[in-house]
Amino acid sequence: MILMDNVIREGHPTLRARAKELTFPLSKEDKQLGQDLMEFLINSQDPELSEKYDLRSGIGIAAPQVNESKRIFALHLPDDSDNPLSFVAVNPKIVSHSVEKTYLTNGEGCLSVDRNVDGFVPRHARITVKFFTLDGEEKKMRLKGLQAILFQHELDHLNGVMFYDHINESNPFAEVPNSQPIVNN
Ligand SMILES: CC(C)(C)[C@H](NC(=O)Nc1cc(F)cc(F)c1)C(=O)N(CC(=O)NO)CC1CCCC1
Ligand SMILES: [Zn+2]
Repeated sequence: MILMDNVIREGHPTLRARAKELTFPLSKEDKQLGQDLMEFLINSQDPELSEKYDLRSGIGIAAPQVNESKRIFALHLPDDSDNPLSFVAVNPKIVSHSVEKTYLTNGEGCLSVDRNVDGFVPRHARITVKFFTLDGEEKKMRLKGLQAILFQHELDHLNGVMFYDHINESNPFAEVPNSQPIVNN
C-alpha cells in the first residue's frame, strides 16, 4: 500500500517531468499502480486507517507523486459529498473547456507540498474530458466545480505543473476576470 513516505515532495525532479502515456493492454504493474493510487485515497479518507498509517486525507493523487512518471491519476470525492466522483484515469485529456474560470476561495494545497502557498489558482470552470479506464474503456465526461478543479490539478501533475505556478505573483488574491469562485472552508 502507498504511504506518505512514498509521496515525493516539491524539489524532486519527477514532479517537474512530463509523464509518459501508457499503452494498452496495461501491464500488470501499471494496473496495480492505478489500483494502489485509488486505495491510497480511500485509506486516507478512512478515520482509522489514516490515523493508523498517518495518511494526509487526499481527494486526488497522480502517479508522478509516487515517483512513477506515467499518465495515470486517481480521484476520489467522497460519496457523501454533494458531488461524488471516483475513478482512475489513464492518458487523460481535456478536449474542450469554458472561457469562464473558477477557483477555490481558500486556494489549493498539494500532497507533495508541505507548506501553505496562498493565492487564487484560476482554472477552467467547466471541462469536457476523455480518459481510459484500467480496463481500456474510453470515457468522456463533462465536469464543473470542485470536480473540474480536481481533474485539472491532477492533470497538471502529469505535465510537471504545480498549483502555485498558476497563482498571480504580483497579487496572489487578484480578481480573476470572468470567474465564478467556489467557497471552500
Ligand atoms: C492537499 C490536500 C489539502 C490534502 C487536498 N485536499 C483537498 O483539497 N480536500 C478538499 C478540498 C475541498 F475543496 C473540499 C473537500 F471536501 C476536500 C488534496 O487532496 N489535493 C490532492 C493533491 O494534492 N493531488 O495531487 C489537492 C487538491 C487541491 C485542489 C484539488 C485537489
Ligand atoms: Zn497535488
